Amino acid sequence: MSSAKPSSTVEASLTALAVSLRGVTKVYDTGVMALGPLDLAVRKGEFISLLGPSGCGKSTALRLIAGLSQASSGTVRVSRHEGEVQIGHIRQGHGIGFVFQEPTLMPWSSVRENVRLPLKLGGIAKAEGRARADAALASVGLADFADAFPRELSGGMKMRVSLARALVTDPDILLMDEPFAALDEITRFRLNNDLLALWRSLGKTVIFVTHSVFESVYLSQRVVVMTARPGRIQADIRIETVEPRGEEFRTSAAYSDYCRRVSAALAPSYSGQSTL
Ligand SMILES: Nc1ncnc2c1ncn2[C@@H]1O[C@H](COP(=O)(O)OP(=O)(O)OP(=O)(O)O)[C@@H](O)[C@H]1O
Repeated sequence: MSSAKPSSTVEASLTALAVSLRGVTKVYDTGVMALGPLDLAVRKGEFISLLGPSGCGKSTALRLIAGLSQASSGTVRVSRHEGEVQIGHIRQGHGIGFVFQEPTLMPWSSVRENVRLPLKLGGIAKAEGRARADAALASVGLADFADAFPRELSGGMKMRVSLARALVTDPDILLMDEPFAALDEITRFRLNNDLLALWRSLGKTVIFVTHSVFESVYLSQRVVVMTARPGRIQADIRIETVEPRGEEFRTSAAYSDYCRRVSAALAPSYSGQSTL
């Protein structure tokens, strides 16, 4: 397996698998079967969304990929700097950035120190850590807020800090669990655009969990629709359009058509569920 880092361009890095799940199931100690069997392959540099009803196992799938939880059966393989590894045989989280729905910032620390935390935990010297934290903050448009404290930031800015903290270790794979769900629509649209620009420039693999059909179609190259629990793949829909995407795509007939297709694929996952 090559240990070469993906090139900075998205196209050049679509050569091999970043993540592969085969026959993966997850049964929690409570007896709840959350997932599977699930088969999913994500190419290096790809941006995919996982879409499905509440409780279908989307977060569970991300946690398995991150190595934060073990599959009950099947294999989870992740390709990183050092080559392909099977989850369970690696240090947790290595080579992976995770962005949660809540920004989970330390209120007593500055923005810079919040972003530096993963490097500090990894034993990176303070001066280097600060420089890398500042670079990550600049990449999300927060260069001027390094010395601010979380209480001084809006919800959207806090989420940018959370994104910078996930990027500061230069992970190959970015896992995002409904990161923009709590934000107002305009802020969400802005962050969608900024995330796409970052993805294009950094060439990372992104697996993005959302409940929003509109968001999934706008952002992703593939929308993977999951069934109700235990989550399996219901549909895998490729979104093809002129890149880079922007407001023109969001208001286009092609975008509406894709949203209709994805909604139709999602509908069976909700059958039998209360809509209240
Ligand atoms: N640690 C746990 N222990 C027991 N059950 C769990 C645990 N984590 C999740 N579950 C259950 O597994 C199922 C899948 O949960 P998960 O959070 O993965 O779904 P989800 O699709 O991400 O949901 P949502 O969209 O509401 O965030 C749910 O029924 C949930 O209650």
